[in-house]
Amino acid sequence: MQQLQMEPECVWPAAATLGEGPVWVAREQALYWVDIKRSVLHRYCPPENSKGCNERSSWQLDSQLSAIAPRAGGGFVGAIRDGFALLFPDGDGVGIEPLGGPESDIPGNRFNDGKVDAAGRFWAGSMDDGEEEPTGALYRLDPDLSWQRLDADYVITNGPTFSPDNRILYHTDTLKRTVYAFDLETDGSPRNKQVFLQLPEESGYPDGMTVDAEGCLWVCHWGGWGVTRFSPEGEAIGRIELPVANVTSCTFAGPDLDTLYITTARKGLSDAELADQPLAGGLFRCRPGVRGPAPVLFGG
Ligand SMILES: O=C1O[C@H](CO)[C@H](O)[C@H]1O
Repeated sequence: MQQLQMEPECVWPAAATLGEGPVWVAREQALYWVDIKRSVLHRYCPPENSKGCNERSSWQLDSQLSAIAPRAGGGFVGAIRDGFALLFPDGDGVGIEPLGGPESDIPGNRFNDGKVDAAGRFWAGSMDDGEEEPTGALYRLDPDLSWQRLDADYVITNGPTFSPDNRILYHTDTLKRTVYAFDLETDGSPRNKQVFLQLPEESGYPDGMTVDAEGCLWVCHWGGWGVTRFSPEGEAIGRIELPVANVTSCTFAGPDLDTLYITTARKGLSDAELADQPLAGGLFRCRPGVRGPAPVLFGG
């Protein structure tokens, strides 16, 4: 398997408890990401930013936020603890308008990762926050702000992500170490759920993921110290090693979409492990020699 990068650069040693949800917002030339457990929204403007914005900004939120996506017309949609929400600038802060709490009837649950597909629909999964019970589900929020529950029986949902032609939906149950692939119908119906990857115990747990413009899947490994690139046929063909164990999510970003940004976490590490991993919870980036597909706005 090809080693893709000597070592990614840590561009923000943020010491996030649970760094997640990186998303490139082209209209701002900025990368947003979250610290789920601290309810913080981060914004990173890379040095090559053409907009001259501040390099790093953070907002402490009133709600637990696990994923966001820029919305056509401005603002964001997001996954907060028990459902979907609209987010919008509110003075110097962030306003949050809940849209519906499909998980509010499952007290131990929270939402986790989420992404927009090429049709402008926002998909997000819920999970048992105690990481034991299969009470998690996969939801889709449509541009008319209606949502549907489309798959269930997950312990820890992760991803989702989509093939560049939007015909395959990939979605993960981290605790089962399983990445599923669905045929995605043009109406947004996932069909024909198959096991795409079943990862071995020694590779840690599959966490967040993204695809590149060649249709390869980039899977972050919780407890696995890196990111693995898989071919559309499911063959491991590349690897990026990181100096931290808990690698949570990634996305292609930057003016040319050729930079892979990677989030990580301090959660679950002992004091001794944290001492050995001073950059745990940091935001990393590298250029693995391939681009990501053009990001799509919610409702776009
Ligand atoms: O949000 C998350 O929580 C678990 C880790 O505790 C999961 O792997 C990660 O995506």
